[in-house]
Amino acid sequence: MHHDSADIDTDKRLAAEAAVQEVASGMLVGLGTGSTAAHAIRAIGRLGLDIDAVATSNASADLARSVGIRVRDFADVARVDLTIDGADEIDADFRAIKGAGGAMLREKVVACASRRMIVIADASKRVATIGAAKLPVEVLPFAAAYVADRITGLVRSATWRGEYLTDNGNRVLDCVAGAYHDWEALADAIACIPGVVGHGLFLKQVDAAYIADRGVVTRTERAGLERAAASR
Ligand SMILES: O=C(CO)[C@H](O)[C@H](O)COP(=O)(O)O
Repeated sequence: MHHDSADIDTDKRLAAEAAVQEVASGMLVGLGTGSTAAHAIRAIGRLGLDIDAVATSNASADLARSVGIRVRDFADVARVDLTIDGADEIDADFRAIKGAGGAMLREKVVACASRRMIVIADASKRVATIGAAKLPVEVLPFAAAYVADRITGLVRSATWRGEYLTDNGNRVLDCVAGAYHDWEALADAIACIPGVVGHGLFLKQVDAAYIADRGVVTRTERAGLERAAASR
């Protein structure tokens, strides 16, 4: 059956609306970045709860404030209760690739600071094994040529995202890893190149996923629990 972009956007919204049911008054909530996370931010705004939030991008901070959410400066925050964010790919072992929107470094920091991190997505993001999506690496501009040369030995391809700069003022190398056998080793090898400030491999941070497939949202937990959370 034909599944067009309007249906995909509906699925993004349904996954977001199911996940925000976990938000409760008094929480400090981490807000993700991208079109799916934007649905969650608008849905949290509609809940009208008494919460504080931190944002993973300037765009998400602006959107959150525009829907009435109190946004704190993450520089003053050490721990977050719950973060809800999108992903470019997620597999059955809760490994994810993030960063098509360029926010992967702040997303990683906020995810690591969070007691619980939920990925929300339409079913096109669910994959048997990660690696086909662009794996973005955030690079200190000073180290651009050096990092590109080192990364080339680790991945199939690495292409600069044009003149694009992240919210942190850094450049992005979009890499293709392909079917990799040891993601932990790749993540470590990328992270320890001097001049790399972040990358979009999220191997341990995701606790749960809400995935919407043609109107049906399924929640899966890293612990293995699964149930249908909502339906259209
Ligand atoms: O990691 C991200 C931004 O850095 C996004 O969460 C990811 O790219 C998914 O975006 P979308 O919900 O628009 O498909």
